[in-house]
Amino acid sequence: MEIVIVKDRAMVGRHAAGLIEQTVKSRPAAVLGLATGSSPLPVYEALEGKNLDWTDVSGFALDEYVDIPARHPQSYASVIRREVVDRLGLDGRRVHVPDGRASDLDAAARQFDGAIRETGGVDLQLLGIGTNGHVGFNEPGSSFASRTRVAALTANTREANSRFFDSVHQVPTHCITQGLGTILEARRLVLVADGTHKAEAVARAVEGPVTSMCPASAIQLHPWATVVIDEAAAAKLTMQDYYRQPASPVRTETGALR
Ligand SMILES: N[C@@H]1[C@@H](O)[C@H](O)[C@@H](COP(=O)(O)O)O[C@@H]1O
Repeated sequence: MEIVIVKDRAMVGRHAAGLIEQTVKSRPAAVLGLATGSSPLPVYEALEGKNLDWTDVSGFALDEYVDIPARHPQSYASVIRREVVDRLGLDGRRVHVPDGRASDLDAAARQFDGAIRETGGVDLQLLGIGTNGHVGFNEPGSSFASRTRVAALTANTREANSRFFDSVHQVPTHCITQGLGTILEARRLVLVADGTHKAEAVARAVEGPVTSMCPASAIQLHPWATVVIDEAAAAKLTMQDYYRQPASPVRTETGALR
């Protein structure tokens, strides 16, 4: 796993946007895994400034609330349309969000999982992290083999997300989320986090034991995961000096490696 520690939230956005840029430039028909929440917003903002060709790019959102009207400003369908499709100019027909209003939610979840596979899989999955270590809406206890499914939200998550609603009572109780097994199939994972309130969750995800009680620790099992965090979110990592040294050896002018 590569850990990239940068100064602030804006730089988290710029660095992660650079990784997405590489992916889209090397594969014009790239499949991106899209995340919601506040952490990925600087990433989308930084991508807006780049002159990328989005024509053939597709996207799959991580999750959606159950029973929230698609037009509700805080439905993830609305957020993805506003922050990704409209902002960057992706083809909306290529961008998919689980259908939290489906009459058969289980079938909608299975279909979503199948649709990801049919595209050949996600090239780069952007991830945020909840303060309790959730990714997507995979709450503590989620199986690392889980697929896209209907799940309940914890009180902690509903409380954390109540800032987007008028009150905690308006936060939906259930969701459809890509499973941890689904997420781990993406070819590359990029997890972004900023702020001291994320420091504990980041430390558990990166340095803690691999355990379903911290779903984000599943990224330790992935062969190509990059964690991009600001100084504040890195504050509880014990190996900061190690992460700050170049990952590859550097050749000096005399040709020696150091
Ligand atoms: N389902 C989303 C997650 O995908 C996101 O990572 C998390 C953290 O959000 P934020 O980045 O706003 O802290 O919030 C929500 O629960």
